[in-house]
Amino acid sequence: MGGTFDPIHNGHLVAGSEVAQHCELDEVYFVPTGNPYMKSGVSAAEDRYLMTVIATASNPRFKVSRVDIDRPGPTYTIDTLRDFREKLPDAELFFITGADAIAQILEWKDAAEMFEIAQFVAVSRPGHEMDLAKLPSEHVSALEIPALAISSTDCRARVRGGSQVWYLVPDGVVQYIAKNRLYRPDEQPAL
Ligand SMILES: Nc1ncnc2c1ncn2[C@@H]1O[C@H](COP(=O)(O)OP(=O)(O)OP(=O)(O)O)[C@@H](O)[C@H]1O
Ligand SMILES: O=C(O)c1ccc[n+]([C@@H]2O[C@H](COP(=O)([O-])O)[C@@H](O)[C@H]2O)c1
Repeated sequence: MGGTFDPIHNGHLVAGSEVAQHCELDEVYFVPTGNPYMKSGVSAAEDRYLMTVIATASNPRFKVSRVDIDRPGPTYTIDTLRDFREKLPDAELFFITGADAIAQILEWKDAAEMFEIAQFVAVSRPGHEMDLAKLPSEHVSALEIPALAISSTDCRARVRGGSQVWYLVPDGVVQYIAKNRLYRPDEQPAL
């Protein structure tokens, strides 16, 4: 599952867990973006990576990959998939997205080749229609998951406004955000 994870929240974790169960996956790799070229003002990659490690630590099936963070230049999923294909040549690969992300997928770089490397699983997300009509049905499937109306944008806004994010993100991520003073433009980052 690729994402900017700024911060990772329980919607991401439920998506990974539900797809793992439904598709009988051995492992779910969370892959934080290095340079998400469609987003601006994103937090440092190492902070997003560390929050992802903290959030996934307790689940033995969950792993975190640095491939997108360690690759220079804009992050394209085609490169993520090529890297995974090279590292795991015999694995059946699935790429997990939300209903909002799948709606844009035909605009992603080398979309046709992406479909040849991995099966795409689009999970439901509150506030977003699942529309797969234009996508190749043999490569893309939809999965209804328990609705969690959580977004990283809302988590950041809450922290900025002094509201709590307990139970929207894992406890360790709440603590990481506070300790490192993330999402508070008026505060200096910790040394
Ligand atoms: N609550 C959710 N339910 C289902 N899927 C989700 C949810 N939140 C995010 N996703 C999916 O997880 C992937 C990574 O999302 P991302 O890291 O951009 O989080 P986000 O909450 O959408 O962030 P932002 O609000 O900053 O845009 C995307 O495919 C997105 O559709
Ligand atoms: O490959 C692309 O062109 C592309 C364009 C936009 C998003 N993506 C991927 O989609 C995933 C979710 O991205 P985002 O920006 O919604 O956090 C993440 O793995 C991104 O690298 C990929």
